[in-house]
Amino acid sequence: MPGRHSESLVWRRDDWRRLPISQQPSWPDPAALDAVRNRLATLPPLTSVADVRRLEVSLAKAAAGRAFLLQAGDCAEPMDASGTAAVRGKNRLIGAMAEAISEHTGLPTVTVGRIGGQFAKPRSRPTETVDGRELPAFRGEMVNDPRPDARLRTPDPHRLLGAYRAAKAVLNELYIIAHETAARRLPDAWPTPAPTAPDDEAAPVRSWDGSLRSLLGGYGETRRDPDGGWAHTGLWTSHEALVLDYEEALVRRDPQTGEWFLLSTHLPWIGERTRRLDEAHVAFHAGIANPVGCKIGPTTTPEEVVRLCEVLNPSRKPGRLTLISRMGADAVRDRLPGLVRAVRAAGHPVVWVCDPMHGNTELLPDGRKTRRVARIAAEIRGFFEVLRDAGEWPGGLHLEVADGDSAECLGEGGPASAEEIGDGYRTLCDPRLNEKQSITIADLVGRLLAGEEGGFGPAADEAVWTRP
Ligand SMILES: O=C[C@H](O)[C@H](O)COP(=O)(O)O
Ligand SMILES: C=C(OP(=O)(O)O)C(=O)O
Ligand SMILES: [Mn+2]
Repeated sequence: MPGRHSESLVWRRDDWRRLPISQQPSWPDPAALDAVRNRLATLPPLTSVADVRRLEVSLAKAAAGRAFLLQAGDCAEPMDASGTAAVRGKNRLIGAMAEAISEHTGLPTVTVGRIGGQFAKPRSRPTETVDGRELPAFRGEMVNDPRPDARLRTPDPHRLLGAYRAAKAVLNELYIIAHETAARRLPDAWPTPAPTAPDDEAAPVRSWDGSLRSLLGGYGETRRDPDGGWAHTGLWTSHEALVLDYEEALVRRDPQTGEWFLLSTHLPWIGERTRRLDEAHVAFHAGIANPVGCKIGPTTTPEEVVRLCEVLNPSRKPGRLTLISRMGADAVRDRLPGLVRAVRAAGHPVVWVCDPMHGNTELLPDGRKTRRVARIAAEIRGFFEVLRDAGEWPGGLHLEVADGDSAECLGEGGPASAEEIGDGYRTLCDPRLNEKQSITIADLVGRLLAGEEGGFGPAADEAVWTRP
């Protein structure tokens, strides 16, 4: 397989087209798809090489135990104006969680949203049944419409351009928030920028110019305030790089070095359903120079995880590879230790991240999905124990969260049972922790990292987590 440092083979951004691929939409009109791909390839990149490299430096700190990664946001991000309107709330919630974690650890928390492109979903089944009718499954707003209507569920390639525009609006919003954050710190020196006009598709995303960069310093990490507390600075973006027709069009070359960067996002990741070594997604991510994530679920073998490390990070660069364990609360203590030992024995530097959401999904009687905070906490505890026993730093946490009082996950600040969910169930795909639940989990993680009471101690605090 072509890797980015292979001597005999040169990686090309369309190499993936010759390989088996999973979870792609069946686009009904190939000519329309080609026109959209060609258009996307002419549009300005959404992120910059300099920023992608800055995030990799932060992730290298997380790999080395000098920082902690918090990656969080929607399961499926909406592409309409509600997505842009939600950016502030997400920034505030993830920022509050990051500050809480840093207060415990005394270390910077690297802050990454599932944001600005999290528009495509892999699914367990190609169809779903709604009111007795079988429909194509919702695959994210980049692909089709969530409303239960067969026509709207047909994949539409024009949605790829909608995804680009929506991502740009989100990035512009993050830029304005960063300006405002700087203005609050330096009120005399820092004017707030005028709002952007995001509907001009061909306009570049607002640039993070040199002066903003130097004033913000460690953007995307919590920073120590003069009073000794920790302050959030802003979010980097990440998404599952799933629909490769979209992603390929946003691969751009760094003129300085000749490296290829995926400039649809800062941190792309490979999902659990598309991480096979001989398939398209791994080959695609092997060739881009961004830091990349890869989900690993309970069927992953030690041999597979070491091969993933070799293919995705052949030069063993710290910060390049983040492994996101999503085993489930019952499997994590059994499945993860062998993988951690194998990666350690092979000498690969990775950021070990816990996703306690995707292995703990349950179906409610009405067919909707939920997750119990108690199970989420149990997987986090298992993950920390495994990493501690292996002598490795638990480098991060990957969550699905929503600010406010949504009612999608059960217990600890949310509905105690399915009957109490009411109209607070709003997610487009998987159930997210609400604001209270998110802060509770951030606090738990901070205590575990700090080895405080309720942390690593034996049988420390099962009582804190009462099952609903
Ligand atoms: O978010 C992840 C996946 O898209 C999701 O968990 C799959 O869910 P499904 O089993 O309902 O298809
Ligand atoms: C699809 C997702 O997860 P996984 O690939 O781990 O199932 C997700 O993160 O929404
Ligand atoms: Mn999900």
